[in-house]
Amino acid sequence: MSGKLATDYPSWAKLQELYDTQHKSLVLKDLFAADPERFNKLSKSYDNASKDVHILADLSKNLVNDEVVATLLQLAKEANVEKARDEMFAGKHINTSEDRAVLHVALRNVGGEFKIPEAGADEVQGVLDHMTEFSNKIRSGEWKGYTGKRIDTIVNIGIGGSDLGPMMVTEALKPYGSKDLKMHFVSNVDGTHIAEVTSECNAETTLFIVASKTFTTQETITNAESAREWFLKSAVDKAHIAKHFVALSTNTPAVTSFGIDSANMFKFWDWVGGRYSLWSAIGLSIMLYIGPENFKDMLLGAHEMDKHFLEAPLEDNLPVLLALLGVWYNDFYGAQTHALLPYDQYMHKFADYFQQGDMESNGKFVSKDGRRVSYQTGPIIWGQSGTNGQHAFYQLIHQGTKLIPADFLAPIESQNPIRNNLHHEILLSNFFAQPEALAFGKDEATVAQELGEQKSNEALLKSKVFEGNRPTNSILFQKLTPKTLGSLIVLYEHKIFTQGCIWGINSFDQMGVELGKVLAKKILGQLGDASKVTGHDSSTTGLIKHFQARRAAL
Ligand SMILES: O=P(O)(O)OC[C@H]1O[C@@H](O)[C@H](O)[C@@H](O)[C@@H]1O
Repeated sequence: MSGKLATDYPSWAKLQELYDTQHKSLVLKDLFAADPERFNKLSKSYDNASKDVHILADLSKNLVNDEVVATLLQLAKEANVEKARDEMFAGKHINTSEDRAVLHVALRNVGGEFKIPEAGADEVQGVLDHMTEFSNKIRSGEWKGYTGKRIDTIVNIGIGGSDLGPMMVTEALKPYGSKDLKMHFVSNVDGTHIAEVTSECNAETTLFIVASKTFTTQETITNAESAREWFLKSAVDKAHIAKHFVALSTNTPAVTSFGIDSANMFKFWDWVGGRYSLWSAIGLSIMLYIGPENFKDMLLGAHEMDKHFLEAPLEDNLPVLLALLGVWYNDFYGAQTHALLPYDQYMHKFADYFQQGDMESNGKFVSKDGRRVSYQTGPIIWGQSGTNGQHAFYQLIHQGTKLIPADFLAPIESQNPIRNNLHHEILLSNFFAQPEALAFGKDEATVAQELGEQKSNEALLKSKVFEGNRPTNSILFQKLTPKTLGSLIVLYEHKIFTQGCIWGINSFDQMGVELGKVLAKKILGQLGDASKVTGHDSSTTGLIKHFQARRAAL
């Protein structure tokens, strides 16, 4: 990494100048009118070698011209994105604050194609084999619970990266999931979460997966202890825990002291960041659900997108292009957020997943070498599946005062082509219509014509105008298969990497989550006794004491 700030690059100043002098003329209607080849020039296809993953990313509805695109690409060059990328793949300790390599790419290094020297990289296949063997036993019914019955319910207990990835993927790949397994995900320390889930479970047939990289996360350990207590109410004998609890972690001593047999621990390594860990043992719930073959396909799809990121020239490199367009809006147009809008019901957790993926990676105000940056870094990521969002928040995207760049994603083939694809055609009509409406809008003259007599009602007339010129990416993929999902996730992972590199920040630590945890621990020690409540501001003290008084009065 260069140790530079984004503002150190000559192209950064050039982009500012381009924004200042040209943004008023970057009008999609005019840009399309001036160049009939715009779609062909600015849409990029991705096909894997075996031709079973196809993605078309149409980037033409962005507020860019040739000069802006060229300058953005120049920025990627000046920021040494390619060098930084190669260093990540080579296992250099690019997570500088924690002195760690960043090697989620090693987890999907199918066929051992990349040579990665980091300790543990040679153990990846062994853990995958362990996961495969275990998954086969559960899925075939060979693994029995303490009363001899087969497992029919999986409860993954984890939070953050140990929850969001497995949950998002098991939802996304439901068509490939086992009909014999019911999947649950418990994350929140609110007792309601574990209580509601266990109320639907039978101790004799439930497997708990305790997923925690550190095995010290308060929420996960508390939920796991409660699950164990719930389980022992039925099973009584602690020896039965071995058949019903497994752990996914880097911390063997903590796993064994919890009472889980080390043979039932699936290991990973400190070079796997939590929000990049679904490819590791953290993906056990995914493998149990979709089976080892489909899991392998997902890894393969991921690996193929890794290769694209490594090998494609910058101007055709999808993660790089998405990243650069994001920087253009985030840093020059002042856009605060970025919406992810999948038109595929199975992807309804995709935006939630990338809230952590992106915001925990790039929500940083300090550069890698400790300087306060003077520009915006990570955007706020949000969104939900179409068409639901259209009936909720699209009003603001179309006519609000904020610029909201958005990615629209949709499959060409539906997994459920019911009624001769009627639903899918309606869905895709919306997928095509929304970016069109956002880009080209509806002007006052058209509205006036439509209103006829009523056009003299000025307020009504104005309220029906769509200014347009709202930028979008449209990403069409063939079908949401395990391979395609793997590729799509990696597309966004490397987008985040590229942006972090340009902004000069460390995308792989998460210091910002620590302070709240420390304060909560201190407060937990004071909650039981009003006389112990010290060391806070008057607001926090007042709130705690109010809670204590009301609780005491119960
Ligand atoms: O897997 P663990 O160690 O329990 O951590 C869970 C989550 O803990 C959070 O505190 C971190 O911010 C996340 O990055 C992490 O994914």
